[in-house]
Amino acid sequence: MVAWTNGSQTFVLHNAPIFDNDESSTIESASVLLIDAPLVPALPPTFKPPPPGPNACLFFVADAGAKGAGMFAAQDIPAGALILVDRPIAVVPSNVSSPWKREAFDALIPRISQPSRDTVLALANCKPVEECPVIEGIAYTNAFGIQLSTPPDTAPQEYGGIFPNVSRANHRCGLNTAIKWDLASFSVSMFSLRPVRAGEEIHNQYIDVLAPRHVRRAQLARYDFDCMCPHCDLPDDDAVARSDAARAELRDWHQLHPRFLPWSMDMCRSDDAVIVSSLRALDLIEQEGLYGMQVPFMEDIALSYAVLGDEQRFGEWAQKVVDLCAGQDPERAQKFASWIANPQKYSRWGWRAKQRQRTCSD
Ligand SMILES: C[S@@+](CC[C@H](N)C(=O)[O-])C[C@H]1O[C@@H](n2cnc3c(N)ncnc32)[C@H](O)[C@@H]1O
Repeated sequence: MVAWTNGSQTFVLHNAPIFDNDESSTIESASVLLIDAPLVPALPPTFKPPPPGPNACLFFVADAGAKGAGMFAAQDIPAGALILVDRPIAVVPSNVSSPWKREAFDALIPRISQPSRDTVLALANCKPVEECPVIEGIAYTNAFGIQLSTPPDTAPQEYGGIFPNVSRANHRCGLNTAIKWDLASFSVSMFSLRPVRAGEEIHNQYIDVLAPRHVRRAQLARYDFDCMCPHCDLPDDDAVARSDAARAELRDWHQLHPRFLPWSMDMCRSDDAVIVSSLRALDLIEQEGLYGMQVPFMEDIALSYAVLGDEQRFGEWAQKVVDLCAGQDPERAQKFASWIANPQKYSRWGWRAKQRQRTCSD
């Protein structure tokens, strides 16, 4: 077996069989993994079939102007919907710059079967060919972080997956989708975070979008573009300062604002303290397009109404949590749906309201 060493790591190529439907399916392809050798036996012997995708194809890939190709909504997509399920054609180590990398990438490409190989070679490459070999440039441009299980005593290493579809999504600093990686089925699922109109571009995030604009732009330089998304292309310095401050406030939210659990038991705080602060967070989220952050705040508002015993408002906010989480976080969605059906099942239903009544009648 060919292997390449990097300090204590020994990278090998491994073809991981993946099945399109169930494990008895005869339709088998392989994902080619360039990984540290101890990770190979730690992989599941076979991956579970991926979750079923949507009934109709909800996206198409088309010209996105200066951004190259991009991914677009094929029809109106409601918030919380599963847009696509995608499996990596190849997995490569991130941030490894050893001289053997070129040889390893050269060996990786022929192991990818057709037509996946053509798909990979057609992906964008932000690196000039004089600077690095094409396949390395393609991996550098398109691979994004996935987690593999690392056995104890194995050097920590980040890996990126090269995906046939998700790799076509361009970056935006306020995005309309979230991506969830599942090692057991070796797949990512992409969900809408808000309603997406037919023809609207579908985005991914390449970097930490809570960072200030100058930091985001510096981080995106590795992809060789200046981000001109509506959250970066702002009219003046005041607008930039406002946006940076909103993102910083959201990042440090729990150091700055009341949290649900302590508030729920602290009768010295006003009854609407968490509701008011969470509504402010949702305004900032809307302003910055950071919809991936909205569920915990909606949940806090719903639970605040629950401890206040306000069934109507609890139901309205809990329903938003259910709608957004149905695909991405079904357990959470089920929990809130069961409380909507029977609010008294929530163990602290009306607790604050009862405390207030008791204080008044004492
Ligand atoms: C993962 S690929 C995305 C798909 C790519 N546009 C294509 O044609 O296949 C990343 C590359 O897309 C381009 N890109 C992504 N987001 C962009 C943005 N917001 N503005 C300009 N270019 C962008 C950059 O060239 C970047 O290196």
